[in-house]
Amino acid sequence: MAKELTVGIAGLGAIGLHLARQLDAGVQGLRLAAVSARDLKKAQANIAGFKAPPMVVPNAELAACDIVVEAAPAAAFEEIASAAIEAGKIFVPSSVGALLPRMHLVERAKQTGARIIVPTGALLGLDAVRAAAEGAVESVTIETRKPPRGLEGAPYLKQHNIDVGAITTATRVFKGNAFDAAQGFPANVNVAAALALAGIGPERTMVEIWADPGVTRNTHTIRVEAAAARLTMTIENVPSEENPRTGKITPLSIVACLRGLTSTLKVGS
Ligand SMILES: NC(=O)C1=CN([C@@H]2O[C@H](COP(=O)(O)OP(=O)(O)OC[C@H]3O[C@@H](n4cnc5c(N)ncnc54)[C@H](O)[C@@H]3O)[C@@H](O)[C@H]2O)C=CC1
Ligand SMILES: O=C([O-])CC(=O)C(=O)O
Repeated sequence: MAKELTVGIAGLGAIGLHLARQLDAGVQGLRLAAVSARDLKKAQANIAGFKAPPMVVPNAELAACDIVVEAAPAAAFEEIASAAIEAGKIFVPSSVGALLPRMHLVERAKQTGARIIVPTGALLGLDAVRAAAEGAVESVTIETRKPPRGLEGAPYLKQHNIDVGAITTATRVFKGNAFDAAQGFPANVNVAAALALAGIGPERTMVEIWADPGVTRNTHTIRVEAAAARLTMTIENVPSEENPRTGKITPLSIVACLRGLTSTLKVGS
């Protein structure tokens, strides 16, 4: 029988707390061993009712676990990622946009034996994108539409004096590549970063971001034109109560990703 893997989660917000609860409820082959948080007291309260409460530790100490899931704000990414990668562990990022300007971490992982496994997260179809990218790909685009409040606080909006609160009709607030999208919207378009890593990279992956009062869901449409196939796929994510920027499917996608690390039967590439 495969060995049980221990899991550490950094951040207990919309993603981390849901993931922690699911792991505590039981996922075969995985055991939630540790969590970290900004507010340690709140974290203790959050896990108090767990069947098997994990340890609450500083970010760097999560690296004692076999798998470290980062579910914290992008600003904490480097600290969490570096510790896990230096320790040669499996690192599962949520703040994928923060990985794009830190590809040296991937090089470092090659030396330490760590693995970086990017979950599909709030997106869909990365299996097909990866397959297409084994052959020739002409273009990859993503169009993201969110209710305006799902974009609030993005540095790009501040820099360009865009007040999404005042938007009353669907408005394109960004057009550019995935690298720039991730810098300008670090808490809003991690999906674009994941798509870029699955396909043709952050410079060639093109992104449009719309503030759309007409949608209630975070809606992502990806289009791929490749030698082997043409793909058009849309996902409409229900925003989570805790953080409207984050689709409810995200922690579920991470559970599915973690299950794939230990399960005998794994579906999808
Ligand atoms: N890959 C994907 O498809 C998606 C990625 N995300 C990204 O995942 C990350 C987490 O998202 P949410 O759970 O919605 O955020 P959230 O804001 O609901 O939760 C983040 C948690 O981290 C805690 N935290 C703050 N500073 C910390 C620190 N220094 N160390 C440890 N914990 C700290 C906060 O107190 C909070 O509980 C964000 O960067 C978000 O942009 C969100 C949705 C989809
Ligand atoms: O990509 C992100 O950061 C979050 C997102 O759009 C979603 O959850 O639908």
